[in-house]
Amino acid sequence: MSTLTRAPVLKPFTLALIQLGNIGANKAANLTHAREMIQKAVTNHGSNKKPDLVVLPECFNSPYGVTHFPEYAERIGYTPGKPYSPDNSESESVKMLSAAAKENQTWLIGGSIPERDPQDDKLYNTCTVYNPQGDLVAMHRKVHLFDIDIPGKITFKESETLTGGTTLNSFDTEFARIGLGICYDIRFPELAMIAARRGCQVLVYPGAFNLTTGPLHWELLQRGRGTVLAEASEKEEIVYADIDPKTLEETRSGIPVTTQRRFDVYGDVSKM
Ligand SMILES: NC(=O)CC(=O)C(=O)O
Repeated sequence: MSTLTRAPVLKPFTLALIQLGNIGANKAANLTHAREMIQKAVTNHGSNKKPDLVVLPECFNSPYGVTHFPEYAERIGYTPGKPYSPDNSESESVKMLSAAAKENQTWLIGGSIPERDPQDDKLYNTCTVYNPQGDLVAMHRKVHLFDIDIPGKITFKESETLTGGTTLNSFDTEFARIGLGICYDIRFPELAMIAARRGCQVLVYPGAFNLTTGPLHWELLQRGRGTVLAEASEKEEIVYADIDPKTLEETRSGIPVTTQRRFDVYGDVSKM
């Protein structure tokens, strides 16, 4: 993770999660639609507060399939801590996301896109994050690739064209430290445990779960970490949630597993 300074104090904030309908073959149309949905999330929030953070889903600019990744991949070329200008980026998706964050004055987790590393040409499933000024402030490459083979049901091997990321990533806002993962990453508790021990109060996993292995666990995986406050239907939809720090404080003091771990018995995965 890039940020190992003291985490910001968790403050109340409003989250908007965008679920998109079918992603088509036309990348420009996918980008235009995603931008419209970001604007909609920020302006049509009904009785909720204007969202502080908007999140797009996994693979929002490309059909989700190993044969599509090489064709849709974009060079981002972002290195944490080095100067980076989204306006001059080679990536049309980065340019759009940066502009959308800026014009809507919101933090934006830009789901994920297929990315081509400019140095070694490898492909990744990559999430980029923007502050309300449109700066790209963090990036996460899906660490756990979705490779699965259940005979007669589903065979899918992201690793046929993608490489797994090798870093754990988070970023600080004025209301929270937020850890990042992408879809299948949520099934690996180590990533979440490490993020929590490094001060993240919030974890965000843009996802595009498949309908064979997904439904049994997507809600359960969320519930394992807290109450489910809002849930989308299977259609295109924006869901909102007001996050209250009191819930986190009360839960952590009521069930004090955070301070009762026995690292003398089983070691601390975040220090390995
Ligand atoms: N799409 C994924 O990365 C994961 C998934 O569909 C699942 O875990 O189920």
